[in-house]
Amino acid sequence: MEGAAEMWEYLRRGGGCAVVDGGLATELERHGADLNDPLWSAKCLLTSPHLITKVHLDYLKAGADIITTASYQATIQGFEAKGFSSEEGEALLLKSVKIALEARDIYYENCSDFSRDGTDIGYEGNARNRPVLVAASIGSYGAYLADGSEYSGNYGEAVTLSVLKEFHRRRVQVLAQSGADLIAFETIPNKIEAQAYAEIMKEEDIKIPAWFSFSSKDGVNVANGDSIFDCAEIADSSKNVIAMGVNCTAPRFIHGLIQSIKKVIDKPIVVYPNSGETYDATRKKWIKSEGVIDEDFVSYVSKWREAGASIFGGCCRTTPNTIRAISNILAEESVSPTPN
Ligand SMILES: C[S+](C)CC[C@H](N)C(=O)O
Ligand SMILES: N[C@@H](CCS)C(=O)O
Ligand SMILES: [Zn+2]
Repeated sequence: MEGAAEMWEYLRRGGGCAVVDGGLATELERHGADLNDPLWSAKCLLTSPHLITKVHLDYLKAGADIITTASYQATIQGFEAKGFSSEEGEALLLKSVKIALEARDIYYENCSDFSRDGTDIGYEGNARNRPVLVAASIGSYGAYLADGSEYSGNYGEAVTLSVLKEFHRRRVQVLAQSGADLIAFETIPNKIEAQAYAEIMKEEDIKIPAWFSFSSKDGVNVANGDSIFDCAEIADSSKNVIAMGVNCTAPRFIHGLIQSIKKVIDKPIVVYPNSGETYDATRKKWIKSEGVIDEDFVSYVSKWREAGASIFGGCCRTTPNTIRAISNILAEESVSPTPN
C-alpha cells in the first residue's frame, strides 16, 4: 500500500470500510497480565508474548481487518531505563511486529483448514477478498511518560519539535523496516507531535504508509486544545499519511470530530473510541465517568459512517465482542464510499 488511493481501494474491496481491532492492553489485562509498569502493555513483550498472540487472534476471529502491534508504549528509551541496550530495545520493537505477523499467519492457516475440510474451528469471518493488515503502533511521547499525558498533550516548553523528533526518530525507522504494512501513530494529543511524525517520515524517506490518530477531551479540539483542523492539515499534506482520525476518545465526541476532519481531508477517516471511561494514571486504572453516559457505542457506528468515517474499531476498555458487533453491523450495510 502506498498512498491514500490504495487505502480507498482496500476499503472498496471490503464493501467500503474496514475494521480495526479493539483494546490490546485491555485484553492482556483481562487475561491476567499486570500492566502496572512504565512499559504498560509493552511489558508483555518481555513477560508473556504468547498472550499477545492470543489477543491478536481473538481480534482476527472477531472480524478485525487490521491488527495493531503491542508497541504502543514500547520505546527504545523505555527499554533502556529497564537496563536493556539500544540494540535489545530495537529487537523488542521488531518482536512486537513479528508476533502480529505470526498471529496473522496462524489465522490464515486456520481459515484455509476451515475451507478445506469444512470443520468449524471457530474461525468465522474468513470470507475475505483482501489481506489482513498489520499496523505497527507508535504511542505518543505522553505514553512513554507513563503519566497519562497522552490525554493532556501538555509536555512543557522544553519538549520542542526537535526534541520530539529525536525522541521518535529511531523507533519510526525500526518499525518502518519491520515487515508491518503501516504505522499507526496513536493517541496523538497535540499538533507539534503530528508535525514531528510528518517531518521524520519525510526526512527518513519512510516507505510504508501511516495513519495519524488523535485524542480529544471535548469533541472540538485535540487533547491539548490545538485545533483539529490544523492537525488535519498536517495529515493531509503528508504523503505517507493514508488515513487520519481519532482514538482513545469518548464515543460521545466522535461524531463532531469526524465532521470537522471531513472538512479538511479527502483521505479515509479512522475512528476507534474507548469506552468513555477516564484513565487514572496514578493507579493505572479506568474509572467510570460521572454524569455522562456513553451507551454501547456500537450503535453509533452507522451514524459515524454516514458522517464520513470508514475505518472503525475500539480502543481502551473495548473487547473482541465490541469488534464482532462492529464487524456484523458493517457487513450488513456494505456499500461503497466515494472520496469526498
Ligand atoms: C492509553 S493509556 C491508558 C496508556 C497507559 C499510560 N501511558 C500509562 O503508562 O499510564
Ligand atoms: N493500541 C493501544 C492503544 C492504547 S491508547 C492499545 O489498544 O492498547
Ligand atoms: Zn486507548
